[in-house]
Amino acid sequence: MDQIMIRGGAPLTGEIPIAGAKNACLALMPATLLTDEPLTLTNAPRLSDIRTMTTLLQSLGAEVSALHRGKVLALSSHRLTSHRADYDIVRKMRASILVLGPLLARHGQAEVSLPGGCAIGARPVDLHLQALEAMGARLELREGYVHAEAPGGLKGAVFEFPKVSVGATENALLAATLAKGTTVLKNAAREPEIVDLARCLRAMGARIEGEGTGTITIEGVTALGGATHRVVTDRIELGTYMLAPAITGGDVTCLGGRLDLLPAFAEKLDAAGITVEETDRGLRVARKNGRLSAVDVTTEPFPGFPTDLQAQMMALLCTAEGTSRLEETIFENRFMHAPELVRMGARIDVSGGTATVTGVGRLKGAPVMATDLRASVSLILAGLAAEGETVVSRVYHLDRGYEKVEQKLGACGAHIERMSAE
Ligand SMILES: CC(=O)N[C@H]1[C@@H](OP(=O)(O)OP(=O)(O)OC[C@H]2O[C@@H](n3ccc(=O)[nH]c3=O)[C@H](O)[C@@H]2O)O[C@H](CO)[C@@H](O)[C@@H]1O
Ligand SMILES: C=C(OP(=O)(O)O)C(=O)O
Repeated sequence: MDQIMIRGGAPLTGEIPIAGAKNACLALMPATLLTDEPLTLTNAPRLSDIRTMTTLLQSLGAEVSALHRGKVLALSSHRLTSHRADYDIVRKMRASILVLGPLLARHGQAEVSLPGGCAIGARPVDLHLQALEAMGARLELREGYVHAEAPGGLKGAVFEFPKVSVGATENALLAATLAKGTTVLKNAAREPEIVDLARCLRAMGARIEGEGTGTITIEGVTALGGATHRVVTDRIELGTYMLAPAITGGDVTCLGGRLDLLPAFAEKLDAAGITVEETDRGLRVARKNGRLSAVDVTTEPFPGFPTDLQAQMMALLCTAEGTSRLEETIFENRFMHAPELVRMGARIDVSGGTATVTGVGRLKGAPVMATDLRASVSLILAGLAAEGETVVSRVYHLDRGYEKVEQKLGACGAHIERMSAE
């Protein structure tokens, strides 16, 4: 297994290009299942999760080609051969459940393995299933699979999510485009990835209003066509790289970054002593002066502080002056990075969903282990600021969501190297 070695201490200066969003692309790719015509996604990120979704769609008979070194995905589902998403693929990536809605909507049947839990908590899919049931799907759980049918097609419905869910909103939105009649999704997720999906579906001929608000209205159509769509900027990759100059004391412009993608995060950076300037090229980030200040953070659905940036923010606050409280409200077990940061000299107490971080002057390099995607990149950020050498193992987690980390950080002066296992 590959490891990443970092020699910390260098302030990062330069420019980092931000890729298309993994989490948008993973919801856009299953949209191919809704049409016979070609769907082309540009600005796709080159990540192992995208390859997993490619494999899943191909297992259903879809054609998926990665062009321009993977930055463009050409998808076509004119000849599907299966409606079964196998456990062997679904267990690798929870977003696989997003094929359920489109398969049901267009083909009237689907068998999709239940994803199961993961390192950050239980993560059920009950809300995905409830929304599809409200649209008339008949569902049965057997042998670890959701067996779903809608022989006469799905029907528009009014459904209020009891809890905000990004994935369940996406599944319901995809399905509702081809349902008969009008669907109203209340308490829908408002994340930029939902807005991006709605825009792409609209370009394919779907009739959707209200994306980006808590109520999305979808007027079902009988067929969707092809489209070419550019994947929105990855706000989590953006936030992660904004923390690189913040934690090392440098000055970096994140190319393609926009403040509206990260409103709450940018506010917290400001309170911590970091300036974020929006330019026509992206977001320029630097420290205001001297040491960082402690801030309290609570994760929330968009437009609140994203849970996917909580681990990285914790790495930053490890060296801030004073005591910060980080409250995780989205996932039940998302502090696995804390004991690893403690190995680097951080002072962190975790109690239930709250982590209390008392800033120390400087972190110290250590061998640490990545436990999940965002935890792994938080350890890289900590390593950039730490004195001495940090070796992060299990970086396959990192490769799910960050392309070319070593090159992007290395180009700004980081001493970072991948050590490939032979
Ligand atoms: C591929 C992708 O886009 N992943 C993102 C997506 O995950 P994902 O779509 O899985 O996250 P959700 O928004 O669905 O989860 C929010 C909360 O709702 C719960 N829940 C969700 C569905 C359900 O049927 N029942 C239920 O109880 C979850 O366990 C969690 O506590 O949004 C999360 C929250 O912003 C991000 O951290 C993930 O990076
Ligand atoms: C948690 C994440 O992804 P997933 O929902 O695929 O586990 C993430 O992108 O941080």
